[in-house]
Amino acid sequence: MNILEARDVRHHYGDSEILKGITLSIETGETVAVIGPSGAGKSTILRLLDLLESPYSGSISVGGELVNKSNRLSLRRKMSFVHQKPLVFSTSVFDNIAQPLRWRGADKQIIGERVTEALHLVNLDGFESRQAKTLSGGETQRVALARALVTDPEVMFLDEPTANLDPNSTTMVETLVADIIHRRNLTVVMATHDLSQGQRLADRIGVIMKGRLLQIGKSADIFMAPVSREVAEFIGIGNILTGTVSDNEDGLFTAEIEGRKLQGSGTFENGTRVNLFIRPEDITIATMENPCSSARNRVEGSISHLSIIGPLVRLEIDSGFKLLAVVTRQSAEDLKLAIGQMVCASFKATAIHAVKA
Ligand SMILES: Nc1ncnc2c1ncn2[C@@H]1O[C@H](COP(=O)(O)OP(=O)(O)OP(=O)(O)O)[C@@H](O)[C@H]1O
Repeated sequence: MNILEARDVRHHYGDSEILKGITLSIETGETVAVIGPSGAGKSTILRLLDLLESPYSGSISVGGELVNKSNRLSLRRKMSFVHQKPLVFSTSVFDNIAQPLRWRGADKQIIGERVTEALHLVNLDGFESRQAKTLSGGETQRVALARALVTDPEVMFLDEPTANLDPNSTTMVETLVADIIHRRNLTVVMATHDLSQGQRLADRIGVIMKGRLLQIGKSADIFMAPVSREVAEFIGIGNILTGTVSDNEDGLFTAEIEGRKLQGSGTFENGTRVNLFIRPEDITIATMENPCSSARNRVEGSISHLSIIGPLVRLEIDSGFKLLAVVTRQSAEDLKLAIGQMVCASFKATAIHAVKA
């Protein structure tokens, strides 16, 4: 069942249209990450789904109920929001976490039990009497999480939950979030500009750019088959080539790029301009002395750039167009790769994902 549904949601601030018709359904128990560059509208869609603001047009439903003025407050109580820069009050950790329950008029004993339970969930047992303002960034984020969880929400929104944290605190908060999602069977909607965080935590990823939801799906779908050049560029696909389809046979198309022919799986009408996306890790490199692999696509060119990235070496090959490939450092040494050297880059037809340009 869909716990949240947005239909053709549009939103303005002043004269600027920030969201341009977002339609989105989120199932109960699902974790969805909204990714996109800064200013794309990620926080805005979260605030609208959390009913903190009303859309300029379009509709939002929660648990199948269309949101209106009279049910807004009761529906909001099913949800909680963790802000990008969590605000803590100048009181104890206990009081900070207890606040949403006090606003709801909960009795003292329940508040005590719930706060203890929430602190345990975020591994801050015993922190009740600490002054919230004296906590580290990671601890503050965990207090914000505990405050969001203390009301036992059905849906939790996380806006860039680790944006201001160091790598260790980021890992710790991510591990906690994953554990909480699992234990509480929560529905989570998070905004992040960190693609890999989306991959680590979410069941589905939605890519939002300039106020439009360009693609939503499992992370493998987004990463292996971006729907457009914009999405491919944002997720950093590595190789984006543009060519013209000149032939189709047995489910394979041939596209011509700078006088070279590449074959990919799929069918396009002859003459169609296509964008071809090829991941650098799907390309195999051989030196000219060795036989190039039997893969369908073989491109010869000279190495124009070499850079070491951790255990890998990234090569730029100039073959009339630029092709990026990666090999292990060991392979780069074994093949004695050097700038100016001619190599053969090969890749399968299935390594090309093509969309109309
Ligand atoms: N209250 C507001 N008044 C005016 N403009 C706003 C307001 N809130 C957001 N905006 C503008 O709306 C656009 C989208 O903002 P939003 O915060 O949703 O983007 P975002 O994708 O979350 O960005 P970031 O990753 O930088 O947080 C931005 O241009 C922002 O300046």
